[in-house]
Amino acid sequence: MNLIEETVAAIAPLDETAMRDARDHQARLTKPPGSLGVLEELSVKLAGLAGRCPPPLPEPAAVAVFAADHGVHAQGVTPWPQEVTAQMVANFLAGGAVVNAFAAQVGAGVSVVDIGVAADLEPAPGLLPRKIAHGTADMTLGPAMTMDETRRAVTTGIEVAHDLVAGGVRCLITGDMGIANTTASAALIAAFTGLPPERVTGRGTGIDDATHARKVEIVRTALARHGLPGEDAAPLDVLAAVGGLEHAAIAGFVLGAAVLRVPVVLDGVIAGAAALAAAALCPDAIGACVAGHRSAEPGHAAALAALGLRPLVDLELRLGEGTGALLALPLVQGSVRVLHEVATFDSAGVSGKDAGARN
Ligand SMILES: O=C(O)c1ccc[n+]([C@@H]2O[C@H](COP(=O)([O-])O)[C@@H](O)[C@H]2O)c1
Ligand SMILES: Cc1cc2nc[nH]c2cc1C
Repeated sequence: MNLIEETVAAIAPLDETAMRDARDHQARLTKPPGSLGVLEELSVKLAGLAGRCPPPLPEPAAVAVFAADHGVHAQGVTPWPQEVTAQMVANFLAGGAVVNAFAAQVGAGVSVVDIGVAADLEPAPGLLPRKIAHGTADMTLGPAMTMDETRRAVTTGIEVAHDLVAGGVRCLITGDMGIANTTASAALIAAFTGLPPERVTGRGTGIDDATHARKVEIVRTALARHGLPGEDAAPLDVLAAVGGLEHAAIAGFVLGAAVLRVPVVLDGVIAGAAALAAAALCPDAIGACVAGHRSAEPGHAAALAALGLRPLVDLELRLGEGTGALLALPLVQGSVRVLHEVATFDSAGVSGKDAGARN
């Protein structure tokens, strides 16, 4: 067995006992029951992931920004030149991007993974050189990746998760950079959910109506070429056909988080598409996933609905890089800190809800 199959086989469901303990504990804390809304179930999920209540605080946190280029760029699906992927990687490494500002704001580390940037990149502190290929092939003409490339990218994502956790990280955050990757995301989401291309294809970095209409047709053409959605299409075959190297790596990153029982906060539509692939490989992997935010891309809401995940933040962001997930990090950490630090009615001597009722 290799790392992908070993990882999938080792991922266990959420621990029901720890979840029950967390629900019971939430009910004893000095607040009206349910008053922390969505954050209560989030803390319960993280207890189930850790297998104990309270679960460890999800800190320190680190975002891994998986960067790659896309052959489908040649079809005119984005107004940005392909070299912006490498240029933005340099910007991340220099500390000048929004991901750097938001990571600093919430105290998260930033690692940039070259999983498939078209240009050759100079070594730099913070850059993990893991290039599998110089971008993908054009999915409208053939498979975007070979099966070997796909498997190596997924494996690399698992390994990056292991390396970060071995270095002490206790909350993983997905990030991505790849001009044209919203086209691959739309194709993956259509393939995994069965929704039509016009429902899941958005405007990415910003395109006019004519370009959007062409983008929808490009997604439709690619799906038809590869016989997707297909009832017995294996998840890795779907990734190879219409995915990107960063999608494959992020799918592996999610599997790695799940096997290590560490939460992974998902960013936008690219992470949503990748998480669908991870869930198709191993449904229990969703147990490690927290939807950081909902991006403005229509496919993202569709992906989150299919995954059964509720986004924590909804600010019409459509940047990627990990930015939306980083903004959600304090919510994730706060939900767990409540289980550690908030007094119970008993310990604080606060009267319970019906203690003063006459009958
Ligand atoms: O995170 C999102 O939901 C998101 C939505 C729109 C665009 N992006 C980012 O924009 C780039 C892809 O956009 P495009 O239009 O070139 O496909 C890529 O670098 C993504 O990180 C990201
Ligand atoms: C400038 C720029 C920054 C980005 N960050 C993530 N995707 C991006 C796309 C562009 C074009």
